This record gives sequence, structure tokens and C-alpha cells, in this order.
Amino acid sequence: MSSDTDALSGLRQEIDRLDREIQKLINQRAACAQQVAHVKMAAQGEENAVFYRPEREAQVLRAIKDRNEGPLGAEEMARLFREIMSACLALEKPMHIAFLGPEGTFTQAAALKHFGHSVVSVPLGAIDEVFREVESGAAHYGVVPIENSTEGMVNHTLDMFMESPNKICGEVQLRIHHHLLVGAGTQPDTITKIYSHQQSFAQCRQWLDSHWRKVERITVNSNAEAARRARDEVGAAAIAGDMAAELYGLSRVAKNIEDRPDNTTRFLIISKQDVPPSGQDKTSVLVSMRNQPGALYHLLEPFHKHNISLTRIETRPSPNGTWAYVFYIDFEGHVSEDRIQNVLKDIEVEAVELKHLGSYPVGVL
Ligand SMILES: O=C(O)C(=O)C[C@]1(C(=O)O)C=C[C@@H](O)C=C1
Repeated sequence: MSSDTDALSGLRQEIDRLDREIQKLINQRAACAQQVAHVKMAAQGEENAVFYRPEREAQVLRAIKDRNEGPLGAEEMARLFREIMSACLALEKPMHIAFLGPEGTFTQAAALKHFGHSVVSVPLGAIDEVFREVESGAAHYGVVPIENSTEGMVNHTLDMFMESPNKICGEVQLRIHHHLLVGAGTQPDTITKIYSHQQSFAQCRQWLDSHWRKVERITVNSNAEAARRARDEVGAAAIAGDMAAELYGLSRVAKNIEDRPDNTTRFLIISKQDVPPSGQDKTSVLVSMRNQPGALYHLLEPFHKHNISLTRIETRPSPNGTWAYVFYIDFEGHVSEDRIQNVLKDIEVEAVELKHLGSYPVGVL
């Protein structure tokens, strides 16, 4: 027993020593970031200085994952450094991040995953409000959902890009886990209605049909709103994620009820900033094509010719032509590369309009 205690106190002394070391190093890193801020302000002026650098953050996080030897996993290590870098950026300048709210939505979880927790997150009621907040400069960046692996594209976000001058400066993927949640006053056998967002109902449809077929499903604007109602109404349950469950103090009647275990949503980071290449990048464009035979072929042919991989293509009806279509395309590469310039030139010959939405680092976390 006493040798156990000796071993334990020896290890704890070592942990204390390491903690002091780590703390000193983190503060040295933070002091470096403060100096970086001064260099940026001297070069670009206080008003125009760009403090958040998505390409540099992606490079830092990728390097951390690549060189990690364990025993902590690479993802876990990157997550810790994500928070350190977030705190360093906040010392340079606190960033205001608008997201599709309210508090507790998956979009907020995505924003915190991407930027870390040292940001001011600003919940807004609708996707177009997020776009406007970024456009006006009231928020530095915005986070909006773009596609879900079960439910497909978020058309509202796609359509916003047709009009908006905002650029895409990053992407983040979030595994979506849904739970059936109740407040303190509700027992599982007294549930008479379930609140959720329409997308979440769709992602849990089979599970609901087999377990709660007879219970009324009521669609609300967000999972967080569903969670708030479940907290306030006896007999009501909500389908929502962990953040909403914590925020509203709900307990889980059933966990991970999504029909597909790989249920993932991709979110975009929007801003007014062009991002330099990080070494592993994606480009998004909107292309409006003439409505004539072979239009899709002419659009895709340049990608084949220049050997560029498409990661997504989606069609939307054009707002200014009854039968014209707009294609939203994601592909590998950065607009500063010659091969990407060449593909864009070829597309421009065929297209009525080509809009470059942004080139940005492939999501790291
Ligand atoms: O390298 C920079 O430009 C920094 O501002 C430093 C730093 C970092 O902490 O590593 C912080 C914020 C930026 O988004 C990128 C990196």
C-alpha cells in the first residue's frame, strides 16, 4: 500500500512538473501570437489587418496530426491544439462568429469545432441573416450548413451564394448524433408528442416509425427550440444533440437514434476574405449554363481534360430563367494553381456565368 502511494506521488510530482513546463510554453506561444498581431497591424493597418488565417491554421493542425506519436490519438491532439490556437487568436483579436441559431444547434457545435471555444458566437434566426451579418461586417465570419449525408443539400444556403458577395473560406464536418430527450417532469411512458427540426425527423424516421409510431411529431425551427419546449412542457420530448441536451438540462431516453450511423453534416465558413493556398485545398464555383443539349457534358469535360477531381455537383433552378440551371460544383485544388485557372478558363467559354465562391483548406478536424 505504502509503495503504491509512493509510486502515485512520484508520478503526480512528474505531472506537476510537466504541467508547469506546458503552461510556460503555451504562454510563450501566446506571446508570439501577440507579436504576430503587431506585425500584421504594422503591415496592413489596424483596421484592415487579417488576424484569422485559415490556411495557416490548417497547416498547423495537419502538422500536429502528422507528427503525433501517441499515446494520445492524432484527432485528440489536434483538438487540444485547436483550443490553444483559438485562445492565441483571441489575444490577437476576439472573433465574432455568426451561426444559424439558437444556442445549442449543431451549427453552433460546428462553429466551435472549427474555431475553438475562444470566440464570441452570435446566434441568428435564419441562414440569410448569417449571410447579411457577415456582408455588413457585423460578424467576422459565419457558419452555415451546406449538406447532410442522409438528407442531401441545404438548398437555402446554395441559393444564398447566387446573390451574396460573401466567399467560402473554410469547411467543417460534424458527425450528427440525435437523442430522444425529456425534461425533469416527463417519464418516457408519458410522452405524447415529440418536437424536432424537419431534417432531424427525416434522419431518424425509421427509428421513430419502429419505436414511437403513434406519438405526434411536431416540426419546429431548430433542435434547440425543440429542446427548450421539452424542458418547459410535461409530456413532451425532443430530438436533438448533445449541446442542446446540456444547455436545457434534458436527460436521454434513447441515444444515437439516427438511422444511419455515418450521419454527417458539412458546414461552410463564410467571410469576405480570399484565402491563400494551404497545400490541400478545395474550390467551389457556381456555373450557369445555356439550356442546350450537351450542356452538362461541356461543363464536366474540362475537369476530365485537366485531371481534376470533383467532390460535389448539384443543380439548382436559376432565379432568372424558367428552364435555365445553375450548377454548384466543388473540386480539389486552389484557384491560384495553373491547372485550376485553365479549367476555369475552359468553363468560362461554355458558361453564361461563372462565379468563384472561394478556395479554402480541406477540413482538418
Ligand atoms: O500565424 C498567424 O498568422 C497567427 O496569427 C498565429 C496563429 C496561431 O496561433 O498559430 C493564430 C491565428 C491565426 O488564425 C493563425 C495562426
